[in-house]
Amino acid sequence: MAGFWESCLQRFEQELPAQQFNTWIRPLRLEGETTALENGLRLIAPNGFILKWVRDRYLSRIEDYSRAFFSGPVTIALVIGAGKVAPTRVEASVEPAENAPAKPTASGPVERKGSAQEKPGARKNNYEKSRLFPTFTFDNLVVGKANDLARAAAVQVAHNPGGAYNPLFIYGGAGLGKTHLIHAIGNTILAENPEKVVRYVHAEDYYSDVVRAYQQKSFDTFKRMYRSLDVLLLDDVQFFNGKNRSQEEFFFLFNALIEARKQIIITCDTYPKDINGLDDRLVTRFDWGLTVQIEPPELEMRVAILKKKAEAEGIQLDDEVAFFIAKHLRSNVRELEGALKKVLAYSSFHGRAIALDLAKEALKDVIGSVRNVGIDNIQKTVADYYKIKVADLFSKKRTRAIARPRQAAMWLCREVTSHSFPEIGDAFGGRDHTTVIHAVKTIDSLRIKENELNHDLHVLLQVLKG
Ligand SMILES: Nc1ncnc2c1ncn2[C@@H]1O[C@H](COP(=O)(O)OP(=O)(O)OP(=O)(O)O)[C@@H](O)[C@H]1O
Repeated sequence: MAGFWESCLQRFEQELPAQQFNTWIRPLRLEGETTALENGLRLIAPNGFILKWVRDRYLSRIEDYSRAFFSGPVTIALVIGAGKVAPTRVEASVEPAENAPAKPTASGPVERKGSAQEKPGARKNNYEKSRLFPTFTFDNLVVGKANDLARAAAVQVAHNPGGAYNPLFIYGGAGLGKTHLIHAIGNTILAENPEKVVRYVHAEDYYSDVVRAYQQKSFDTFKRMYRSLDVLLLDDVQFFNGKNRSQEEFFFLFNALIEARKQIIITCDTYPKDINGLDDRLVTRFDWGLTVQIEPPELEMRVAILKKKAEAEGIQLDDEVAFFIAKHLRSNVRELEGALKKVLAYSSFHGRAIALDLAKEALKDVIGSVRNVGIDNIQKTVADYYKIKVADLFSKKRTRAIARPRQAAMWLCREVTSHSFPEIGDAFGGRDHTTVIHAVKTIDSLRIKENELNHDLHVLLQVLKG
């Protein structure tokens, strides 16, 4: 056993960055050989936080090494301290944190791993109180043009909480990774400063806390709890719309935390000034630190995300399949993930390999049957829909009534045909490819904010895809 652990340590030391190795792996100890389990070993973690982290991120690797080392299956138990409790990854219970918001993903609610390794009533450590999802980390966040600024800011804040960027305000459309990013910040802060009190709270839960404090006349406890935080991660602040008491409480909390140089990170679906029903005092404050946007990922990034998600499931996804999925699901990573899950489930249910024809079958409800649609067809459909002439789309007219449908038509050409930017430009009265790129970007960002435009595009897509 000792020989195995020695070799395991060496492998981790070679494979992991020094900081990760020193933080997570070096503190583990192998329990003395005499008490080693039959066909198994016990690893002792100094605390629940390290145990949880190792269990979620490294245990499967230790199991792989052990299988290779012993040429057979070995049971590994992770325990805290002197081996009081022995929850292996398989045995660990998964319980929702108290009041934790059930944040849906395409595949169902995000799993919240609870305090698996402590006896009821035991003192919870900072990690367990944080409500962080251990699986949302910087390591598994794919970076691209759409989020590189937001990620860079997030990394800065994670390494220097309460520093220059306070608050950090992250905004962008639904399912683009805002929640993932703020959990990554929280996880990193706690990993580097286990003594810090970090709390993830969805704006709806903050609202519930305010209501409860009001009903139970327990505002003192409520205030004390929130003001004791070192790092507050507030998700989806647009939910404060019209909730005046919550806004007022949050205004005072915000001032108190910022004054005490405690870090605040906020996410929202729009830019602060565009949030409906939000007190101006808050709007101005949200802009005090740094405001960064996450945009819908471009094609290559969507492909990279799909491959990474598949890899996490132990599957190597072909480029052809990844491009097919990414080409048809453009604006929301959550939907992209859902589509991938559908393909994987379809493949395992039918016992067939994951290939392009299988992906097309599995996703036909999501993306419609893929039929050939020409640029001229798109132009005619768009012109009919907006009640303008097809010739207007080729013309130089720049009035909004013409320019917006023209941009939408260009966007649809990218969406449902495989024509390149220059080809699309040519088909629109010989325009330059940069005009098409600009149109696609404009529509991508407008459709997040403008429900009417988003609705138009949905209808047009339905019509075109048949
Ligand atoms: N760049 C990325 N790399 C890897 N996974 C991503 C990326 N962006 C988003 N995801 C994944 O997409 C899913 C949705 O992301 P998340 O919940 O963070 O979105 P959100 O912006 O908070 O959405 P909402 O506004 O609806 O709350 C998550 O499973 C997340 O891991």
